[in-house]
Amino acid sequence: ACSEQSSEQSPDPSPQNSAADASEVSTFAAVTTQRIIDTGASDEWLTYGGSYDEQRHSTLTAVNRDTVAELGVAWTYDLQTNRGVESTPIVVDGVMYVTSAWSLVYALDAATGEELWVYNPEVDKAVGVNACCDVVNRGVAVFEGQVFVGVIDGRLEALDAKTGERNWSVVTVDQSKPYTITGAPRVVNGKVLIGNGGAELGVRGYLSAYDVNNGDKIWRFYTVPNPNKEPDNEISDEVFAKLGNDSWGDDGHWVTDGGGGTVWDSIVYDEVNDQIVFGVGNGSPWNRNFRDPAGGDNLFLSSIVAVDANTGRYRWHFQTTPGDNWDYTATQSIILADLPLGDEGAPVRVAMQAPKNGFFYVINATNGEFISGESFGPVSWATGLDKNGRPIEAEGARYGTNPVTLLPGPAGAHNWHPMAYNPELELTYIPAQEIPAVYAEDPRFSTGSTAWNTGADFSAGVPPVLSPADLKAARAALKGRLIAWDPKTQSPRWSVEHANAWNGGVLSTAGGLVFQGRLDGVFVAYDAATGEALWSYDLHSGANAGPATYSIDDTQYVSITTGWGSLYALAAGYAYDETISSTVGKVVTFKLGGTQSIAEPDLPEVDRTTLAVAFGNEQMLNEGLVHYARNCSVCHGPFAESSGVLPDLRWSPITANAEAWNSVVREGVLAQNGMVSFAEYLTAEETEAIRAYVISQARADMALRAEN
Ligand SMILES: O=C(O)c1cc(C(=O)O)c2c(n1)C(=O)C(=O)c1cc(C(=O)O)[nH]c1-2
Ligand SMILES: [Ca+2]
Repeated sequence: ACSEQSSEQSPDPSPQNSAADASEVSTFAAVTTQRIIDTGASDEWLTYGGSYDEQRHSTLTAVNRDTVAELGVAWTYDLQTNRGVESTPIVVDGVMYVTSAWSLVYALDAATGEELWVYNPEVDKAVGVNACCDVVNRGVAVFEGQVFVGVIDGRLEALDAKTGERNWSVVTVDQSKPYTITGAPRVVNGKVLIGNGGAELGVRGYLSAYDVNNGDKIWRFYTVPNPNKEPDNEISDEVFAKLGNDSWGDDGHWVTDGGGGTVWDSIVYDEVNDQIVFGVGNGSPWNRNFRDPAGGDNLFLSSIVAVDANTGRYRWHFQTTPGDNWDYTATQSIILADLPLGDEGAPVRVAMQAPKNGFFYVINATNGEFISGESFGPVSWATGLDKNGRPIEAEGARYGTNPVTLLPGPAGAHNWHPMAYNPELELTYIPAQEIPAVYAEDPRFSTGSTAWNTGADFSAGVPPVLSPADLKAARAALKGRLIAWDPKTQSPRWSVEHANAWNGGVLSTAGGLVFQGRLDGVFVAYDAATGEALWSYDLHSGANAGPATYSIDDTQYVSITTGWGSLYALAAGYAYDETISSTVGKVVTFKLGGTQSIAEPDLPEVDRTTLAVAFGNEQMLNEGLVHYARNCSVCHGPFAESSGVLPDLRWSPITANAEAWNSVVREGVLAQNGMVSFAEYLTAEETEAIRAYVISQARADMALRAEN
């Protein structure tokens, strides 16, 4: 689906590349490793984190503390999807490359928003059921005339940057397993780096490097041992033989379910040490008792790992959560910086991360040594870190069948929303949050017993019918904060409290500003030194993505992609007071004096009534709750409360009709929407019990509203 563009309409090819030879792959969007290093985050935004260090700190100053009040909309562009959007715009030679849900790629004129081409990888939407946290995509990489995208079904594809035509496509995963790709590829010296996701369902994680020219695999680093502890004939073999295999027992569900350790977000190139530093995800299943009864540390789950950029050979690792039990991924943003921590303030090159587990880590990037760590928010699973940075686990945190409420929960004290670092102020900006969760061992766990395969019981502590007080308490516990964190002293300099959790990624600029979108869709610019809010604008949609900034013809632009979706909108529908209908994703770009506006989304009112009569005795409702929690809640929301990304089952006419319900749930008639058959996991009786539970939730909600 490429729009036709004559070469005259192509904006600003860089001066050394005339439009005449733009047909040559290597001269249009001629990004190289050296160009990314030299450019940093300045007039362009060449790589996911702005620069290879991924500081998301732009040197542009036209938009600054004094001028930011003049910021207005320059242009908006409608994406072709209405699910979550998490893409950081990449801007090269005046062209912006963004992605939307279902891994669509768009090339736009970065000054005007004019569409140059759109690429749709034509994903079979049934794969949507494998996506733990919505069919999102965080963006592309651009290198030597090509645009690289990781597709939700596990493909890695190279597109011609000028035309959007596909040059090559490789399948990077075993598509018979529930792998997905949501993360942005990075490119270093002719190699595209890409990982994958799927650790909630059961896969074995790895990071791979592919040749930009033809998609040939160059190296692969597994993050979890081979199930038989045999060589994979990959570069990770040597480190598993030395230290990885010993950290796992010989039995347990990791052997059949892959063990997890997915590399689904952060991949950073450290040009000083010529190494790739990447973040590794949670264990699969989550619950270590099931995953590995031997009870070891399970390398490299929840670790930051550094490998040689050329060969993928292991250099060092730092494990944030040994023996992960809670979905405490260490895939969150990794930022490289020089901090004055050496003798007499000599600079030390460090890697910084605020992973899900709630501690902020400063690690020596040269050798992986722990420098310091401190909690950046309330943490109840551990009482602190020892001198090596190993967490001191709180008693009872390794939950049994008795439910225990912990902070952070699986959504993390910080999730994928990119953090930023201002090297002048030496401050890190963390999109932090508090989303407590009840953990309990799942008494019915067995491999393949559920699409999600965590070994944790999501129905634990949930009442079969939710009372208004329960709901109020659940909502009140949700908090968000933007924290300006001093990594030298491991303490906050300032922080701003948000009304809800799951706020957006951060952009820092030399104009003394920090930009962040909030869950309620308001995009705010803060004074980087004090946290004072200086400007805000309602984007009328989800504002989760990392913003970018760039300059064309002396005009500075600030751009953010918006859309309704991602993990929180799916798995925490109860966090929203009102049901919001899904909105079409957008790119919204601002400049000083911009006079455009964002069209009010014309959202249809959701009719919150059900005609279905409640049925089922207490036992049936309980059964319904258990199966709902195991199979449905991660996409349709706990307590059957939807935020509107997917249909709210309580008000769906399908729910009111037993036959229609069964045909969707067990026969898969809506597989093309991502709602595949669950016949493998649910009997007809269990399916009907879930329906009884959903209708009872609908009736309870109607009764509550009738009272008020
Ligand atoms: O373990 C994994 O493989 C995996 C993958 C992903 C993903 O690829 O989006 C997420 C998570 N885990 C996860 O734990 C999580 O909280 C999460 C949030 C999001 C999102 O895009 O909103 N993705 C993911
Ligand atoms: Ca996960």
